[in-house]
Amino acid sequence: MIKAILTDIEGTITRISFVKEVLFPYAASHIAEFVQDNHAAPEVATQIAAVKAEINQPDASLLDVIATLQHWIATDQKITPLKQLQGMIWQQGYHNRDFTGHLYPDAYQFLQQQFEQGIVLYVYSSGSVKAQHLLFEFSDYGDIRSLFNNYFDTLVGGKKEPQSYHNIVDQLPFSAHEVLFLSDVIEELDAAKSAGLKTCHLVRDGQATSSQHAFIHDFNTFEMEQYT
Ligand SMILES: CSCCC(=O)C(=O)COP(=O)(O)O
Ligand SMILES: [Mg+2]
Repeated sequence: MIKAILTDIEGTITRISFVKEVLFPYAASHIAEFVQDNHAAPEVATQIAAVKAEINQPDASLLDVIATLQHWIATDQKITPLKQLQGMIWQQGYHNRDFTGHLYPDAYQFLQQQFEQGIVLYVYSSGSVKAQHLLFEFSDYGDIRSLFNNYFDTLVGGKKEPQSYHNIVDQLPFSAHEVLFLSDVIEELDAAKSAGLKTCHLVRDGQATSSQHAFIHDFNTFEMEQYT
C-alpha cells in the first residue's frame, strides 16, 4: 500500500518551459554579478570551491568559475554547486515578483487531495532544496510549503542513481515499496524502481512513453489502486 509520494518537479508538477525559459535565463543573466558581489560570503565561497574541484582547477579565477557556471546553465547540467547557486539567485527574482513558481493546475489539485487523504508528500529535484522552498513559497497558488514533509536535492546523489533513492528512503519512516516516485524522466524512474520504489511516469506535452512504468498524461487520470 502506498503511504508516501516522492515527486520530481520539472516536467512532473511544473512545466518544463517555466524552468528552461524563465528560471534558467534569469540565473544566466544574474550569475556573473551575483558571484562577483558575493564571492566572499561563506555559502557562496563553498560553492565556488566546489566548482573548482569539479573542473579539477584549484587555481581557477573567478572569471573562469563564472564561465564554467554559464556553460553548465546553457547545457542544463545538474551539477550540485550550480544548482545551489541558482537557488540563491532565484530568491531575488521571487522576492521582486519577477515570476511566481509555476504548477500545473492538475498537479496542485492532486497534491492537495493526496495530502488531505493522509499520503505523506516529499520532493526530490535536481533544483536545490532552497530553490524548491522558493518555488512552493511563491507558487501560483500561494505558499504551499506545508503540503510537503521534506525536500531532497542532489546532495543525496544524482536522480539517475539507484543509491540516491536508498539514501532518501533511509531518511523516511516508510519502506521503499510504500513510496511512489513521480517523474517525467525514464532513467530516474528506472533508478527508483531498482531501489524498490513504485513508479509513475508523467508523460506531458507530447514526450515519449515508456513500457517499463505505469504512465499518465496528467493527474486527472491518476488512480492510486494501480500502485497497491
Ligand atoms: C526547484 S525548481 C528548479 C528545477 C531545476 O533547477 C532543475 O534542474 C529541474 O530538475 P528536476 O529534477 O526538478 O527535473
Ligand atoms: Mg523532471
